[in-house]
Amino acid sequence: MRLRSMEDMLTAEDLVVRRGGTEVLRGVTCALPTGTTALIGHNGAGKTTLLRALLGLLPAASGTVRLDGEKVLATAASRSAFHARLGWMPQDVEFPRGVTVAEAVEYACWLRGRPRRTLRAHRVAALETADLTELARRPADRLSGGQRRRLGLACALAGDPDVVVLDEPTAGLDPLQREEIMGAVRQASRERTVVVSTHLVEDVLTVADRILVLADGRVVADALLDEIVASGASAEQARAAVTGLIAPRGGACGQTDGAPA
Ligand SMILES: Nc1ncnc2c1ncn2[C@@H]1O[C@H](COP(=O)(O)OP(=O)(O)OP(=O)(O)O)[C@@H](O)[C@H]1O
Repeated sequence: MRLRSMEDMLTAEDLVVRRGGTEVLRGVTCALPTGTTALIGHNGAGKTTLLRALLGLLPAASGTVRLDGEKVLATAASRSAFHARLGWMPQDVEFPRGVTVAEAVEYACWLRGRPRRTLRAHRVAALETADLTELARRPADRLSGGQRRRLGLACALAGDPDVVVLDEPTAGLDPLQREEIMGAVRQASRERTVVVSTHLVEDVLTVADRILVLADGRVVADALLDEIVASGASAEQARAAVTGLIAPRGGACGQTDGAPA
């Protein structure tokens, strides 16, 4: 395991993003250190927008994104160097027809600029973390929904990126598959910055070191899980404490166990 300093972190300062003429991120400032940050909030709060803006996939009207204190989206060179340190799993994970699991992972790794001679070793490590070794030769378009998400995770982790961003990695999965994905996320986050957006309070309680809560495009809470859930709290009290952070909008907030939070 690499030893990394707590100063390694992704930060956003006063990030403003407009979509369809509306300001959907309204000056988001946050710091995402080594470990796992769970990004939660009601439907439409701006979670996906924040993740995509952090990665430079959506343009910000204003604000700055830094990794280890360096601006990462300012120039094509800094953006490309940032993307080599970044693993990303979007909400909808799709793979081209005919591409095998092993090929998809090696390709993700190659896109990250890893030397060709290292691709095999990176692939083996990522498939093992995502528990996909047995399926390495299977075409990705013949995977189940849960297996496809595990492959999305393997691609995000391939090549050992410093920052891993996962947009609802457990959406639509049954409890066993969720536990498998979250186990892999937990394992991966010991040595890097992981940001996971989720609707599931159970996911938050399983993997989060920190919780970042968005509501209507603003950060409304940013704290360590230990500061939110008292030590010795029962599972029910822990769920209630996390659920209480999410403003009840859209009728789908704060549920548990497979239902949207
Ligand atoms: N392409 C788009 N054009 C215009 N507005 C958009 C677009 N995509 C998203 N929005 C709006 O931006 C806001 C934030 O959306 P976003 O997808 O970031 O929310 P979210 O918190 O990820 O939601 P969910 O939990 O439902 O996935 C919402 O009000 C949404 O309607």
